[in-house]
Amino acid sequence: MSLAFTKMQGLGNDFVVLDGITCALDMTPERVRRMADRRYGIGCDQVLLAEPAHAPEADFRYRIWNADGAEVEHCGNGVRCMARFLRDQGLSASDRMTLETMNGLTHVELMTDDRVRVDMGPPVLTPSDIPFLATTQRPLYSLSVGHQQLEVAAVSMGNPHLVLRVDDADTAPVARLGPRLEGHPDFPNRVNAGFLQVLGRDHARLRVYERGVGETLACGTGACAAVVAGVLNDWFDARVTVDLPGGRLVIHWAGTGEPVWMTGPAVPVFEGIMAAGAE
Ligand SMILES: N[C@@H](CCC[C@H](N)C(=O)O)C(=O)O
Repeated sequence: MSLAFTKMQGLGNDFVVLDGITCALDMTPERVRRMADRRYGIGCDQVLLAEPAHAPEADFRYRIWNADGAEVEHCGNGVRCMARFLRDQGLSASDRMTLETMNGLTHVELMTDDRVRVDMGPPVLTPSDIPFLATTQRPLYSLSVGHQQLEVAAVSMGNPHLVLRVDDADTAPVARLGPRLEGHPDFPNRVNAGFLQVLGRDHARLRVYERGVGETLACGTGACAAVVAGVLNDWFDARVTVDLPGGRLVIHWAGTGEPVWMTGPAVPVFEGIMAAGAE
């Protein structure tokens, strides 16, 4: 059976977006890997699927798979693209939606340009809930990686992140350390690893080695986690412009108990049909 899809991107973090509302779709890890493959498939960092909501407060359910085929909890750039997809496809007539992810509700507002503003909810900092193997919660933890001791922050935005402050994002050892951090045994569910350069109290640069993908051009939950880490460590004020290789996000976090706000673009690229047999 052939399969209609929309290719979208948020700051170059790219997605195959599927409508599982008008037609139920059965996703398997193998199917996701085929779609995500940049030579044999469509190519993307994540596959996103819209489904009918389970929770009465939600308008839609939104599911996410990394390119390696694993289903994950959240995707910041993806949630903006999903909201735009739902409106562009006529599945929602509203500029405001509540989307249900694997472990919570996300409130989204489509703005008058390509941008989308998202209430990402409060960050999770309790180590066991990230999950991260530390006994007490701290703004920075010492992590052994080979012969190195790294000072990292650990934050969940629904999905697990660590944040390592670096002097220069351009020369940060993302390719060398990224895979070792992603699979670090102190993060039992693996982790997304952010390399954060602080430019000032309201400005940062960030590169992210994403769990299940590798380095991407941008990571929305990674930018939220980096700003949370920076506020907790008094590197940042509440509102921070985060420059990622693929472009800019504005993140706002007023502190403990408050939600993290993320504003950035969501852009459709093309629509297509995956041929029968290929999907
Ligand atoms: N690109 C995303 C994050 C996608 C999921 C992540 N790789 C994970 O495994 O948690 C974003 O924009 O947040």
